[in-house]
Amino acid sequence: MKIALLGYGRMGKEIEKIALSRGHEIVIRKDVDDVIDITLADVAIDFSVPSSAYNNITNCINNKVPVISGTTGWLDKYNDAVALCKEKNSAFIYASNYSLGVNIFFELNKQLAKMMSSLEDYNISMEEIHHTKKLDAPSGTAITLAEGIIENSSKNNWELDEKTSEENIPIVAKRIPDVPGTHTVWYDSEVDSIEIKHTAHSRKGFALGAVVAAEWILGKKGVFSMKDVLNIR
Ligand SMILES: NC(=O)C1=CN([C@@H]2O[C@H](COP(=O)(O)OP(=O)(O)OC[C@H]3O[C@@H](n4cnc5c(N)ncnc54)[C@H](OP(=O)(O)O)[C@@H]3O)[C@@H](O)[C@H]2O)C=CC1
Ligand SMILES: O=C(O)C1=N[C@H](C(=O)O)C[C@H](O)C1
Repeated sequence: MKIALLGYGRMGKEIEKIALSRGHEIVIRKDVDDVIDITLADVAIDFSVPSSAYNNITNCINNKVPVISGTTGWLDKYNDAVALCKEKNSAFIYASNYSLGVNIFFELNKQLAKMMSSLEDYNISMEEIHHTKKLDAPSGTAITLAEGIIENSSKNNWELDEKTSEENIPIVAKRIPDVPGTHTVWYDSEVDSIEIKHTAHSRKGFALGAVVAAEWILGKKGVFSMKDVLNIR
C-alpha cells in the first residue's frame, strides 16, 4: 500500500516505522503547507496540526484518496468533512485515539457511566496528562470520554476546570515532559471512589491502530470510526 503521511512529526515518524514493518511504502511526507499530488498515494494518514488538518483531509476527499485522521483540536469542522466525504463518495475516518486499549476503555467508560447515572452521591471528574509539546487541551481522547459520559448520564457538557459541578464534567489537563497520554475518570463519594484509567506507555499503540485503520479502509466508501475497524459491539 502506498501511504501519504500528512504530518511527519512524532506520530508521522512512528507510523512510518510500523507501516514499513508491515510491508507498506511511504510515497509522501508532508510537513508544511505546500502543494502535493495526493493521488500518488493509495491512502493518506493525517497526524498534523489543528490548523492544517481540515485542508489536508479535504484535499484527500476531493481527490478520492481514503484518509485516516488522528489530528485533534480541529473538530469544529468535522461535520463539514463528513458532508464533503458523502458528497464526493470518498472514505474517511477520524478517531481521537487509534489505540486498541483506548477504544476498549471508551466502551468501559460508557458502561460505567450508565451504571453510575442513578447514583447521586458520586461526583464525576476527569484528568488527562500529556507531554508539554501538546497544542490542544483538553485532549481529543478526554473529549471523547466526556461525550461517552454525557450520552449515558444527566451531565450536559464538559469544562476545563478543577471544580465539581452539578451539570458539567470537570476535566483537568496536565502537561508533564514526555508523557505519551494518560486518562483517568473518577467517581467520588463520601464513602469510596471508583477510578478507571488508561496509560499509554509509548506512541506505538496509536501508530499501529492508524496503520491498521489505513489497511482496513482501502476499497471502502463512507465515513467510519475505530469501532468499525476494530469491530467493537
Ligand atoms: N488520534 C490519535 O491516536 C493520536 C492523535 N495525536 C494527535 O496527532 C497530532 C500530531 O501529533 P504529534 O505527531 O505528536 O505532533 P508533532 O508536532 O510532532 O507533528 C505534527 C507535524 O505536522 C507538521 N505540520 C505543520 N503544518 C502542516 C501541514 N500544513 N501539513 C502537514 N503537516 C504539517 C508539523 O511540522 P512543524 O513542526 O514544522 O510545524 C509537525 O511535524 C496532534 O493533533 C495530536 O493531538 C497524537 C497521538 C495519537
Ligand atoms: O497529542 C498527543 O500526544 C495525543 N493526542 C491525542 C489526544 O488528544 O487525545 C491522543 C493521545 O492521547 C496522544
